[in-house]
Amino acid sequence: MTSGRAESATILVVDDQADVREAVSLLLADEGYSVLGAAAPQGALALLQDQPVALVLFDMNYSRDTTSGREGLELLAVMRALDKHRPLVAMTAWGSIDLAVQALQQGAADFVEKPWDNNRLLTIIRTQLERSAAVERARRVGRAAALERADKSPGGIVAEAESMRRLLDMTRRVADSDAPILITGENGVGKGLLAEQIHRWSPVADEVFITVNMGAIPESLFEAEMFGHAKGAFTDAREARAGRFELADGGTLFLDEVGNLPAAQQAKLLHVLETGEFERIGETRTRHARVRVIAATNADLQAMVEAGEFRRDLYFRLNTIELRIPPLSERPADVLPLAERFLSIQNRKYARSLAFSDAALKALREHEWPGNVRELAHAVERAVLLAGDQSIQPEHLMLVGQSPSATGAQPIVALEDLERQMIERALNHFEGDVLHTAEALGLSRSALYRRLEKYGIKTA
Ligand SMILES: Nc1ncnc2c1ncn2[C@@H]1O[C@H](COP(=O)(O)OP(=O)(O)OP(=O)(O)O)[C@@H](O)[C@H]1O
Repeated sequence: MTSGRAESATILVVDDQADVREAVSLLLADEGYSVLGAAAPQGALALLQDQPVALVLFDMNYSRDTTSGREGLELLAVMRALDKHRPLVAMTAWGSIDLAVQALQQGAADFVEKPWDNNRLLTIIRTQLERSAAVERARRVGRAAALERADKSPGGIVAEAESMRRLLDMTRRVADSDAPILITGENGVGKGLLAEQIHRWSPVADEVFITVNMGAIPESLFEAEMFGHAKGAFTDAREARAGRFELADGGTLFLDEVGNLPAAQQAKLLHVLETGEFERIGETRTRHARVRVIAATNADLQAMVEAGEFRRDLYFRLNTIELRIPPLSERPADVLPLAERFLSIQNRKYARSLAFSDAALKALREHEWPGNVRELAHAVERAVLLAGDQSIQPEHLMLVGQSPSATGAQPIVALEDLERQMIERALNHFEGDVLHTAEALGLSRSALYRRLEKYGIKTA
């Protein structure tokens, strides 16, 4: 079984004909779904208000003397108002394709014609449940991340430097349009954070924010990942799956590391950005998605275009608006406010109340930050773990290339000792929980185990 197939999902079947309700209920119950039935829109709406219904299959006509579908469309509108993310599948009389199109235009997820084909009906239901589960997962992740961020950084993005303030002003203005935005800047300057901020300031802030790391998708999986696939489209395709493009429908699609996209994929991406149209692998039906696109790169795309490595037309498509985040070394006014922000986050996380010593503040100011804000965030977290109960000293920050003067009068400690101490402290803090310790130290579990062995540290 795959995650999309919620075996016990509850499906509501709304049809005035008892034999239709019965036949569909039997079919769905056989597949392991829980089924509820309603003979009329009023009954359906009452059920929707007190049952956890995952999908609704509803007829378009309830008064037998009419084929207008008016009642079905009204029911559709109310169900959408109750929950715009729940998949609603219309049932239409055979040949009334206009009505089906109207239902789709007004928000139905799909339709089946009566008399229905059992396999087609089951495929539609499975696909829709899978899609809504994936969207719900993405929304949950987005919500959790937003909550975590709101908790961690009450003021959002730190922007004390004049250049960052101007950038945020500009961002707020352009977030309102649906023009594609390209964010450029070195690794760790905050491109991902800015992309999320654009989404939050955009008219689609309540919709999904889907990220695709273009550098992380193997070339052979690009299309499946982006556009989805039908069941059986290739060996591992045991279930139909929606791609990222489809999942982002109505919301924002964030294409991270877009400069890493190989040429063949650039052409496919351009096509879908231009038309909004795509096909899942193994399907002939063309699907449509409306997405707001934000791309990011640390590469010099213009130079890549000149060198023939990046398509000029795709570049122009992506960079209607370009936002460049300056490296941290160009905005020294941000360093200490960022450090204080990260310190208050880590103090809360590890239940400490540490402060930077004057020498540590000096070291922070003097460091060049080649790894930008991410390097700063990691340095502060490490320092909190290393500092014990004293205030934070320069050597706790473990800044690579730190000038000797910045370490003040503190004795120089061998890196290995620092590493061992840090691991011991983190293990203590997490009461021997290796997974949490590894996460906090930014190590994989196996990398942590290797170090435990190296230093002869025993876990409980
Ligand atoms: N101005 C800022 N205020 C607060 N936190 C920031 C700021 N800029 C970056 N950060 C934090 O620094 C870390 C790195 O930022 P982010 O991942 O957005 O960088 P990036 O440019 O997308 O990196 P990469 O190019 O490596 O993907 C994140 O934890 C982010 O929350």
